[in-house]
Amino acid sequence: MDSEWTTMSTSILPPPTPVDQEKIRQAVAMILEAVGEDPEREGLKDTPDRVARMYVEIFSGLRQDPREALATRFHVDHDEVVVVKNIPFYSACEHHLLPFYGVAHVAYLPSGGEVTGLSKLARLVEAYARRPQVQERLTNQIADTLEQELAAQGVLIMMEAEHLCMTMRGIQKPGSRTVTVASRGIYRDQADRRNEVLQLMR
Ligand SMILES: Nc1nc2c(ncn2[C@@H]2O[C@H](COP(=O)(O)OP(=O)(O)OP(=O)(O)O)[C@@H](O)[C@H]2O)c(=O)[nH]1
Ligand SMILES: [Zn+2]
Repeated sequence: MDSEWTTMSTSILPPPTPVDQEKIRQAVAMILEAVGEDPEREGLKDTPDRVARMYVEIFSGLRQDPREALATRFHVDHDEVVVVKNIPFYSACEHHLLPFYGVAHVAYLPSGGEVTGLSKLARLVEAYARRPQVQERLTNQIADTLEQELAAQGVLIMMEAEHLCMTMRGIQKPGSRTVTVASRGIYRDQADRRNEVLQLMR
């Protein structure tokens, strides 16, 4: 594990092995049995395989290096903030493996006019969201990678999400939204600059 690219004990680098779909199939059949279902019945017999393929998809970020999302860079005469708002994302809470989903607002202040493609900011969000996550870490990982890869003068990330583990089970508070913010550089150090960007995000 490369510690420079580790935030809160999780590596951003891809694991060396592919997803073990056979293991997932066996585990899902066992869960179905354990809750008193018949994994062989017509409606369920293909479910372990479907779930295995689904996990490959929703955890595909584990097999990506998020830095690659920002490989496209070019120069434009622009020395003000760039904000992409309302990027939808879907992630999975690492405590319950239930979805949390919402929108990300991504802002950065380019350094020396070096920018990346707008779609690449959404790709960066995807690469970190499609993993078992907590919202705080997700927000911080996006901020750190953007700051480091683009040598941005400032980065501000805001994420708003609904956590199904809080709405469909447990405390059951539908409509509750969790908002997390991560700021770097100038947006961490200068409150007035941060507030300008927060205004743009609202
Ligand atoms: N900080 C943070 N907490 C989260 C996130 N997703 C889920 N959680 C919380 O993780 C906690 C896990 O608490 P535990 O007491 O270990 O698990 P639990 O008994 O299922 O908890 P309840 O959800 O309260 O029933 C819960 O409070 C969840 O709301 C997240 O992204 N960030
Ligand atoms: Zn949860």
